[in-house]
Amino acid sequence: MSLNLTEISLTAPRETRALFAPLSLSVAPGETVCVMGPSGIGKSSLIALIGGHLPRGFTTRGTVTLAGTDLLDLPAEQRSVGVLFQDAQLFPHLSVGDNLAFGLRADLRGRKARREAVEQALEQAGLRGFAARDPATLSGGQRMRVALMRSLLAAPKAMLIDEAFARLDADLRVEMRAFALRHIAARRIPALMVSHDDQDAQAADRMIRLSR
Ligand SMILES: Nc1ncnc2c1ncn2[C@@H]1O[C@H](COP(=O)(O)OP(=O)(O)OP(=O)(O)O)[C@@H](O)[C@H]1O
Repeated sequence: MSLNLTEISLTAPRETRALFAPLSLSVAPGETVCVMGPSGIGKSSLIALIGGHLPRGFTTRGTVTLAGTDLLDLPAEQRSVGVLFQDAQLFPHLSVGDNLAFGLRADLRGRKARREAVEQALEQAGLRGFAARDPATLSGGQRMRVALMRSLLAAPKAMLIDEAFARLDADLRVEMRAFALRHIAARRIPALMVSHDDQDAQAADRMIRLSR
């Protein structure tokens, strides 16, 4: 299940020139490719295009396929793409367990199976016993681990990470990046990770740089 970008070109609203030179890229199952490039080149816009949340007014060329399906024609919720942003956004009115349950893939039926999947995710996040906790009582790293596990519980076919680790302090950053890359590789899904950080690029399997 590869993620394939073919001749992708993006033009911002009211602009005439494309943000970056046409991009073709194939990301293999379990592979994480770090996407770098100067500020404003269009890294977040590329992630938004693939995730299905590109703002109105952008012009797009090229194709994106995931496991053979053409993504750009599908609404975001049908793309099976998980996204991790900088602000690990958990629903503040739901407990940690309910946040995770919200992510569960729709075809997992039965209360017991769903509860077990949530328990397993908590265990994998190193947060056993945290199900009833209010997200506001978690540390930043704990929140991010829950957010990543919530994305993964939906059984995404690809993962997109947009500067998710940028604001973390150095130790936590190393830990969170390793945690995310390990889970992506274990699930054999392709991932794109936008970053300005050379260490992120080194930790990834490969790096590409967007340019004009
Ligand atoms: N909603 C929007 N409406 C109009 N222009 C936008 C919008 N979002 C982004 N842009 C423009 O698109 C261009 C690319 O922005 P984008 O955020 O993708 O760059 P980036 O490479 O991720 O930058 P950075 O590294 O600073 O986060 C910028 O010129 C930006 O002003």
